[in-house]
Amino acid sequence: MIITLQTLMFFRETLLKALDSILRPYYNKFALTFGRNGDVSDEELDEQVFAEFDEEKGVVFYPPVYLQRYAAVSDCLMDERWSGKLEKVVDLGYHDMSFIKYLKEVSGIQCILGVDIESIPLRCSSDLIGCDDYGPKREKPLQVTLFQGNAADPDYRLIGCDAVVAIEMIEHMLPQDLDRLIHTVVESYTELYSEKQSCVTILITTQSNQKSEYTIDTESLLRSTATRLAAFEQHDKTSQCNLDVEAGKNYMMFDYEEMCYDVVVPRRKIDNRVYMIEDVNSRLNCSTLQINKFSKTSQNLIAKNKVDSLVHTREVIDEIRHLTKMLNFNRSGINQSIENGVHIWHNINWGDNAPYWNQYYKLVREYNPPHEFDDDEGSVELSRLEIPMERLMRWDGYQIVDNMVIHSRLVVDNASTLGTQEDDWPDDAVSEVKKYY
Ligand SMILES: C[S@@+](CC[C@H](N)C(=O)[O-])C[C@H]1O[C@@H](n2cnc3c(N)ncnc32)[C@H](O)[C@@H]1O
Ligand SMILES: [Mg+2]
Repeated sequence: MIITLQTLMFFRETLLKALDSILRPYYNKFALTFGRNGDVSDEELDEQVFAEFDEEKGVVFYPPVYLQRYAAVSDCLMDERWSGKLEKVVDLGYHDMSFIKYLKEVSGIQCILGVDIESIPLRCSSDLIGCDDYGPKREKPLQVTLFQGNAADPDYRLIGCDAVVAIEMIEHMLPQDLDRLIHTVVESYTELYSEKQSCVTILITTQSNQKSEYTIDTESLLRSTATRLAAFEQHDKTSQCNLDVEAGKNYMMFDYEEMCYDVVVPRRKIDNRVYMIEDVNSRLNCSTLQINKFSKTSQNLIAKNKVDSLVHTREVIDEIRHLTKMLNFNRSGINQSIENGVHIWHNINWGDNAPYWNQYYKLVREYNPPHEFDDDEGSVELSRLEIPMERLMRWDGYQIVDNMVIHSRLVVDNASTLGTQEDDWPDDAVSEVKKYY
């Protein structure tokens, strides 16, 4: 039984790796295809990005929609103008770390900070972290820190990051949280007004759910475009920023890079392609699954008929639009501002007039994936994975004797002391023997 469990545990890691290796080429191909030049022809794209109708499954997307979304976001982060310069990156609503897995591969990143309000995904992600031990080593050290908290609360540990990513999170937030989120991200985390803003990127994706019936209307989907808060002029902090709000766009990309238009414009079709698919997908599922997509708070409100899911999404998007406008027109003293008598920085722990930033998030996990200078026993080439048998056996409570893999219940029960006792097993501790080859 224990052998089966442990074998399963081991193979679960292997399985995750295998899955990753299946998906990664997709992802890499996608990221490369959507390269920086934007010169990919429509035909080429059509070959690689398409949807099929399956009698049983309905519309099936290739590559999977979430990978397309990740690729679009990663590609922005890998833009050559700030490639290698983004060192501290935040992933808001990181869920099960599925995007962080890819984020780790973006060159130059030294610090990844994840924030999620839910605790269940945090537990899953803690499991995922272990996979790194057997992966290729990084050239440079990386620190991954996972927090639990409401991304709307401004925690000082996230101040001064170079990029903020929030994939499919904002539609799960209530408008009042979203209000604070935008302030937190723009005013605090990305230090918009600091010298560093030249490479600050904020990437927010969401879906629009504007229509409830299923029709593929490419034209109108292409017309539906993102709300994008455009560039601040980097050195002239008093000048009016360019605000480019395009009504109806479901993909929001906030990009503070000076003269960022050309980042976004050539990508528009690609972005729309990505989000068009998401849009169709979500419309398909709208009636049945929509409610499940919202956070618990929203779900409760929806259950009590206080919030309609579609109206809620629209409100969220309107709110973002309004806030981005406000941020630009009222850039001074915004932190202390009181709108309609409500204190913006009201916080459950601090009450009204809460400090602008503080330690709001609970630290869940800190983690450093192995890198080249680690004094570690395993060695890895990109195309090959090497785990010393001796190490593997020690970790899993197995031992090799004369080409036999031996497992002992006693050793498993004392797993924490294996490192020192493995050579001193009494003979009768060897309760089970397995020959694998
Ligand atoms: C649909 S998942 C997105 C997962 C991930 N970003 C991705 O695209 O793969 C939304 C996540 O946002 C989180 N979330 C919702 N509201 C949040 C908030 N106010 N602060 C932080 N995380 C939040 C949820 O717990 C959930 O894990
Ligand atoms: Mg969603």
